[in-house]
Amino acid sequence: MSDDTPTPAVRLRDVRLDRGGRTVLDGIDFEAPRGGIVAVLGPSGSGKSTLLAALTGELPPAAGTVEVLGQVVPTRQRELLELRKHVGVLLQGNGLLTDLTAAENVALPLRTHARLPKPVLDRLVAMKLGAVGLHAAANLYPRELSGGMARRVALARALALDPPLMIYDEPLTGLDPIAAGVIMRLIARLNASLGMTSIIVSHHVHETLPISDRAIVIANGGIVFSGTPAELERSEDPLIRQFLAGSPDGPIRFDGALGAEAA
Ligand SMILES: Nc1ncnc2c1ncn2[C@@H]1O[C@H](COP(=O)(O)OP(=O)(O)OP(=O)(O)O)[C@@H](O)[C@H]1O
Repeated sequence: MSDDTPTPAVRLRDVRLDRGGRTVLDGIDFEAPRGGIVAVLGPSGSGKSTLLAALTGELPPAAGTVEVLGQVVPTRQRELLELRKHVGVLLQGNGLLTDLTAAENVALPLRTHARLPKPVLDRLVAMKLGAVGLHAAANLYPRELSGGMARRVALARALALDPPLMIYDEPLTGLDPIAAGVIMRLIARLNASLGMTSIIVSHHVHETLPISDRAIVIANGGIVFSGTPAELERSEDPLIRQFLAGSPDGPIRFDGALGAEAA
């Protein structure tokens, strides 16, 4: 590889991930090139959150290597915390602290990781809230925000340390279609304007694909598709067709909680 070829933001090589003594994913090879948006799609229980846990270092791989921002994800807590400063994560459910205002929530990572004079901190927080269009909501508490606004505050907080990599875990859960559209456009705009790489874990296929450069589909313990959104839409693989149609019948086994009850 020549020196001017940037390492991918994320690279998994022949990764196996186990949970609760069971292999959830195996033989995972995956790269997220820098600057792009990658959709990680798959039916419920397929292992999307498990893959995400490997990227954040919460779940070390049982086999293979997981690299994030050119570095093997460390297992030692100190090194892991250092890497996590560079990875913004928007969690399902936002994770906002209810007794803090929007601005105080956004300030949290800055207070934890950087010692900044108050005027600088205030200015950075205002910039982050401005980036998600919520400058005017700085002094509101989470209970005073709509679902879409709360998600945007959580996004501003995830962006606080200017991470080169953003991971979104089901960013549309619980949002109405209008708020969902706002969030997706925001993710695309932020990715382009801040020059980040974004990984969006979602089962909202039709909302996620339009802003994605690449997509992978996880099912039956592995990656069953990797390519562009256009290639995904054109795929004639019965498994992909079943997934895109959201049909319970077909080659995708629902062997998680659903399968156990249905059997
Ligand atoms: N902590 C855990 N211990 C044991 N098994 C787990 C654990 N977490 C997840 N699993 C199992 O791993 C499999 C994949 O779960 P995972 O949450 O990664 O799927 P998912 O694709 O994110 O699903 P969803 O879209 O419903 O969030 C499931 O069968 C689940 O029961």
